[in-house]
Amino acid sequence: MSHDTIFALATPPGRGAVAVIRLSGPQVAGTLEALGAGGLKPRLAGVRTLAHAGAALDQALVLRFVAPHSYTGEDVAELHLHGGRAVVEAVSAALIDTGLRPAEPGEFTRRAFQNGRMDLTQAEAVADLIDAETSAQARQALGQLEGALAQTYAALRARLVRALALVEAEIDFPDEDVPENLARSAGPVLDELIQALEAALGDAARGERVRDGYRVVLIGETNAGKSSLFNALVARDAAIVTPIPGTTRDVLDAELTLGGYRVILSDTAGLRDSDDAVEAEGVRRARARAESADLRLWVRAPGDPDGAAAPFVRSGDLIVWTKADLGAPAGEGLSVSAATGAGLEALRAALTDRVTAALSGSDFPPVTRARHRRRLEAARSAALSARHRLADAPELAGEELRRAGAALAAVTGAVGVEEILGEVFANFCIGK
Ligand SMILES: Nc1nc2c(c(=O)[nH]1)N(C=O)[C@@H](CNc1ccc(C(=O)N[C@@H](CCC(=O)O)C(=O)O)cc1)CN2
Ligand SMILES: Nc1nc2c(ncn2[C@@H]2O[C@H](COP(=O)(O)OP(=O)(O)OP(=O)(O)O)[C@@H](O)[C@H]2O)c(=O)[nH]1
Ligand SMILES: [Mg+2]
Repeated sequence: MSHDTIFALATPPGRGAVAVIRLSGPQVAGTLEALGAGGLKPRLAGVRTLAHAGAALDQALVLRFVAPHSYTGEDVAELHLHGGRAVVEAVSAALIDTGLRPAEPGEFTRRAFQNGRMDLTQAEAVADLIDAETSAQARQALGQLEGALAQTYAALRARLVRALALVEAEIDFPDEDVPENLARSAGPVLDELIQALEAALGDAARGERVRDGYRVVLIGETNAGKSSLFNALVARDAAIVTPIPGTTRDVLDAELTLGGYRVILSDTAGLRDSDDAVEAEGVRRARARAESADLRLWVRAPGDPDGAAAPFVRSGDLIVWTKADLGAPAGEGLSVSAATGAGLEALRAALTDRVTAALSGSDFPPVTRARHRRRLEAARSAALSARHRLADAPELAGEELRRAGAALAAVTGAVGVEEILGEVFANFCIGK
């Protein structure tokens, strides 16, 4: 671990009322002293005129934290400056002159992790909380920061350790009828573990959807009114609308917040066979999106044939009859008019119900990123192999269980850290 002392602007760049520069590392106390902000009691803010090379830089509010009682676990200081570009520039230059270096993205949190202040799921939660734009994203990230995900994986690992202990006991102290004993004692514990892993994977989508967005796609015949409805729902003129069938080609995404959840709404090409290569590619993309979305809105105008979209519609999807101003719906479903706005609020409410039903839950989700899901899948497949080998090859079963344990431990960063660190901290912002 490096002994560099790092600094970064913790507040957004640009002009602001106050700008905070954060410092972390062994040189913090000396640096404060050198800038004229020495002698501060830990965790007690003081106002100091910062100066360097004979020039006053700012009248700042300064805070200092002493290792290990800080965010990073190292000596930390915060310089709360007047938020002008020149002030921040001058103080940054003085810090570099004093021997500090600018922090890499995520480096403060990386140090917090490496100093045992938090596990990897909590470090991820810090990034998620900063990126949160909806209340559900923020709530989930805060739960994760407070250890909800770490607890889930600790419980799974405890189960696994119990199963492994039984398997190893049988290997170390074999009776005359080893296979039967094993199947009797370790089998049920292992079955429970597999069940817990299956349950976690069965509920894996929810947390990822809260974080990344619930994906809703508009599908239907050409000219059904998908793009008009898309524009009406996102309340801006995002998609091209014309009376010409086959107007939309690319998939167009826009974000909405419904019931506090992030929703990604996609407009797509009307589904029809076409000799035009561009349109055919658009239709291929529309179908692919229809397959992978969490919810499909089948957009239909009165008089539309019902052939092309029907194969993609699943139970729970919504049928939306458009152009209500022109004629009555020909079947079951909601009825809207993009032209008059009729029915849009009811559609919005129906969508909100679907999203809320799909994403809300009383338990904290067992997965909030693909990284967690992949490790859970690896743990499940290793645990299943262990189960199959339990009777005839207990040593191999033990090995598979250790593999499963490593997969779970990688989620919190208890093992296999080096290869994961880059992935976890790659998307952090500077100053965190
Ligand atoms: N000004 C400021 N606000 C901030 C942060 C910060 O670094 N600076 N944070 C940064 O993300 C978050 C708060 N997180 C923090 C977590 C732990 C400690 C800390 O000093 N922990 C010590 C003391 C605990 C205590 O006072 O009880 C410790 O755990 O030993 C500081 C901030 C959000 N707000
Ligand atoms: N009267 C009326 N016309 C509508 C309504 N919605 C769409 N239209 C018209 O129907 C035509 C097709 O609308 P679009 O929204 O482009 O239809 P689309 O489903 O996106 O069509 P493609 O992109 O070709 O698949 C346009 O002329 C729209 O103005 C509506 O609610 N009422
Ligand atoms: Mg369109």
